[in-house]
Amino acid sequence: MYIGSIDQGTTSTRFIVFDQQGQIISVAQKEHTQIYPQPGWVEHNPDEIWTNTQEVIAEALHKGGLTTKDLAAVGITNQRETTVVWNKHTGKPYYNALVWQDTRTSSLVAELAAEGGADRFRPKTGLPLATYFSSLKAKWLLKHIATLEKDALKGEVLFGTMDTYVLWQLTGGVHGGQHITDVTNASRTQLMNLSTLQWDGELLEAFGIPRNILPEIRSSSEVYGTATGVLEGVPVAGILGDQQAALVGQTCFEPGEAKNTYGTGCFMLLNTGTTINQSTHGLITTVAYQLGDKPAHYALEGSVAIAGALVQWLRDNLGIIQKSSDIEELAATVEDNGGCYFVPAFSGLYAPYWRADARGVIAGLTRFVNKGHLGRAALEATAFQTLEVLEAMEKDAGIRLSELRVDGGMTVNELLMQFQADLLNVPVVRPKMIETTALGAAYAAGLAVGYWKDTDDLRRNWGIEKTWEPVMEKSVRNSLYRHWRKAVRRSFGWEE
Ligand SMILES: Nc1ncnc2c1ncn2[C@@H]1O[C@H](COP(=O)(O)OP(=O)(O)O)[C@@H](O)[C@H]1O
Ligand SMILES: O=P(O)(O)OC[C@H](O)CO
Repeated sequence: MYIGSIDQGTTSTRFIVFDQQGQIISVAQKEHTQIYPQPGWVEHNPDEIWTNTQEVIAEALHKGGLTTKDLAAVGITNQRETTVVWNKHTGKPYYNALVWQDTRTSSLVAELAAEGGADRFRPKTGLPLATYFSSLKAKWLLKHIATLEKDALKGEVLFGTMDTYVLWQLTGGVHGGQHITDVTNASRTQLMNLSTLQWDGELLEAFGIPRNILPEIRSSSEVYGTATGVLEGVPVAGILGDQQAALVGQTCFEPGEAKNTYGTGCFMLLNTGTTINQSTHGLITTVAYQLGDKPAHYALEGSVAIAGALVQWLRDNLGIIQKSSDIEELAATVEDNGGCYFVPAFSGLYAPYWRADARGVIAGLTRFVNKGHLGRAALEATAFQTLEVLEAMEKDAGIRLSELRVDGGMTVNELLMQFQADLLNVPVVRPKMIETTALGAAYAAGLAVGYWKDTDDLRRNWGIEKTWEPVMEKSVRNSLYRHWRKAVRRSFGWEE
């Protein structure tokens, strides 16, 4: 028997089948359309995502010569915060999903911050006011979509992050689909109280969200229901937001263990155990996981909005590379960044700045700079942002990381990994399995049905594939970082 994992990411949706050693048996993946109706707006079509989800499941099963009978359980992991509202009776979304990177709620952020400060909801939620989280996306939808508020009053509307939407569809949709989310995804809505792990009346009132549209909050590892359709009869037994799933997939179960995932964005999470550690250095506090009836673990998180997305931008918007992997060859045509720094504040800047008014900047341009330098600056941007997050994390948690565990699509890039080790001045460690996000959700599902016994069982599956040691001279590192910070300051205050 195996465990299936649905990974509904920002760029694509994958279905991966794992065995007991955490090895991949079969995989299928499909990208979905990124919809940009206006500057700063980012949407996904929920119908397209659900169609892709069914297709990748069918394809992976077919490729692996498997049937649903070979799966002991299935887990779901997902891009977090992305918000969809749909009609309970027709199953139709009222509007496209508002993606986490979408900045259309920036005026709502400013309004609420003017009333009580940007950190007014931090004590309860661990989150600053920002366009990033689901609360304001739901508020925007309720205000702008005709009939939504009226239908909500009639009890016809369901709200969900992508885990909830996929689970509802998978467990029958209009024919009795389960309306459930897990504690990790709920902690990104800014509507859940981190201590009680329940929706919070005061928060719902502040954001104007009717309670009856919200899903039930459950642990990350338990049987939520039985799948229908392409996964007919398989128990759905794990849900984790994708960054939390990567933490679990990397088996960071002890307080003080951390991982950094380089995907569309880049997200570092540090397990802080059962303690809610409020950041004073620009990080956020989030639920790491809750395994069945065990107490929830929390994490400090450094969220970076644009990492691999900048590589996609060079590919799709500038056309200077054909595919994402070409960036390494392009960056290797030059020895260094040639004085060029690229601050990809496309959605403002997240951690540690939380500046909704920032916009992208390319600094240090001279006639010397060519497309190789630009490619290099784009890669380096991810490493600089990671350094800023790591510094904040070490200050908040009062620790020094002795190495950084990494995963995600960008970690195949050797040039980036070496530069990252150089800049952090700590070794960067890539495990054998870099599909840790899907693996984490499989672990959550497998634990719930007894496929794996406990977290020690999972730890045995983790192993190092490669380590990059820092070799850069301190003076070079300091100069690079100084220039990066100068470039960051130039991105501030662009949006009025
Ligand atoms: N060789 C590479 N070098 C740098 N970035 C890459 C490379 N290959 C893929 N990427 C980037 O990695 C991201 C995809 O990683 P993935 O972990 O699949 O992301 P997600 O889970 O967010 O969909 C894309 O943004 C892509 O541009
Ligand atoms: O799709 P990813 O892997 O970039 O992850 C997106 C995050 O969950 C957003 O918070």
